[in-house]
Amino acid sequence: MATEIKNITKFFGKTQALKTINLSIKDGEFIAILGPSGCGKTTLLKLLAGFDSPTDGIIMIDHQNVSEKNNSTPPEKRNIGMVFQSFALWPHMTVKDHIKFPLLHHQFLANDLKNNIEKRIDEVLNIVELQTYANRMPHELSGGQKQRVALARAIAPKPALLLMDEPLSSLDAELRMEMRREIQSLHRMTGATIVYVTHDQEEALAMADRIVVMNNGQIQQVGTPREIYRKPNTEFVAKFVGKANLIHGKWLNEVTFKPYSVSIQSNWMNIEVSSDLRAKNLCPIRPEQFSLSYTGEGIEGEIMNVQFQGKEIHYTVNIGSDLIAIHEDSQNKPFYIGDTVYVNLNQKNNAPSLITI
Ligand SMILES: Nc1ncnc2c1ncn2[C@@H]1O[C@H](COP(=O)(O)OP(=O)(O)OP(=O)(O)O)[C@@H](O)[C@H]1O
Repeated sequence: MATEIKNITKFFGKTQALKTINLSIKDGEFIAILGPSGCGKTTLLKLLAGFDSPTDGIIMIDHQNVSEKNNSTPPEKRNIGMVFQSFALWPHMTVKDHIKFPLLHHQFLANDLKNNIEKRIDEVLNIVELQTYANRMPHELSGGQKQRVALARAIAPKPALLLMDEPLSSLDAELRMEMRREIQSLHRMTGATIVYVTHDQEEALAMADRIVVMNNGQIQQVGTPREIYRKPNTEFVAKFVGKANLIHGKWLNEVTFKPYSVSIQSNWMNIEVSSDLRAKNLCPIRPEQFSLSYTGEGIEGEIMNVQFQGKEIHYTVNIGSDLIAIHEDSQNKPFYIGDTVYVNLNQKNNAPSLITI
């Protein structure tokens, strides 16, 4: 169901955690709220859940006004499900009982579910692939299985909105990848509307329909993963998502950029960036959009650091005006610290048009 966040602000004493947040979430959408520690992600999720009230503004879930100043519907009276980083399982309950509990107590349970609780439990056990674990206690489960129980409990009553707060961050890297795929398939199977809080840009890029990038209590940009990655609106988004190099120079017109480096004669053409970055005379180029050579044209620079990463080699290059990151295929000819090199936009990766959506 659709969720509307309108002009939400939140103060904790003098700290303003949220500054006029506006966001419309469509039915069935997977939204990732992405941002660094302290940017206000969890505060926003808590307001959606009803654990706290906004200082100002309103929240509508499924056309119901659930939150406004000093008047908030408590979590149990909202049509939501929640999954936390810490799993938050009940130690004395079996897997099956965890799934049964919300089916007995959720206030918005549809009649067909109310009349078919056992069938729904089986269905949900199937979705999270825990059929053979139904009678286990939490201490008899692995980390990934525990998180699947938490997911199962949240989706069982088919809530209008599923809220997830860094649900994978306490799992190891391999399990995180597996659970990412499971959450994606769970989203496809259930069609649930999901709001997923994370500070991990890869997680957000991989799973979300749209990403909301936040910094310092404000939304910086809302867009599809492709839009956010390819056309960041602000310096912050360019750096935070995909670690773009922000090259200093001058925009000669809307699509032509002249880097400051004295060693380059030609301009970079057909590049589209946001008006904010253009006004700041910055051009965002991703590490993989540059290439290195020993000869030829391009910006002259010196290799300052080299990191072998298996598939790629990560170079740090000093081009005078900027210290930039460049990722080259590790099968290419290697460069070494102290080498004088030339930096070009990577024609193979079609760099300028990569910035155009
Ligand atoms: N109960 C509280 N009392 C006072 N300040 C708070 C409270 N909760 C959050 N804050 C402050 O509000 C701001 C946003 O916090 P929030 O927990 O929403 O950030 P976050 O983006 O979720 O960070 P993290 O990723 O570290 O969890 C921070 O400056 C935080 O210190």
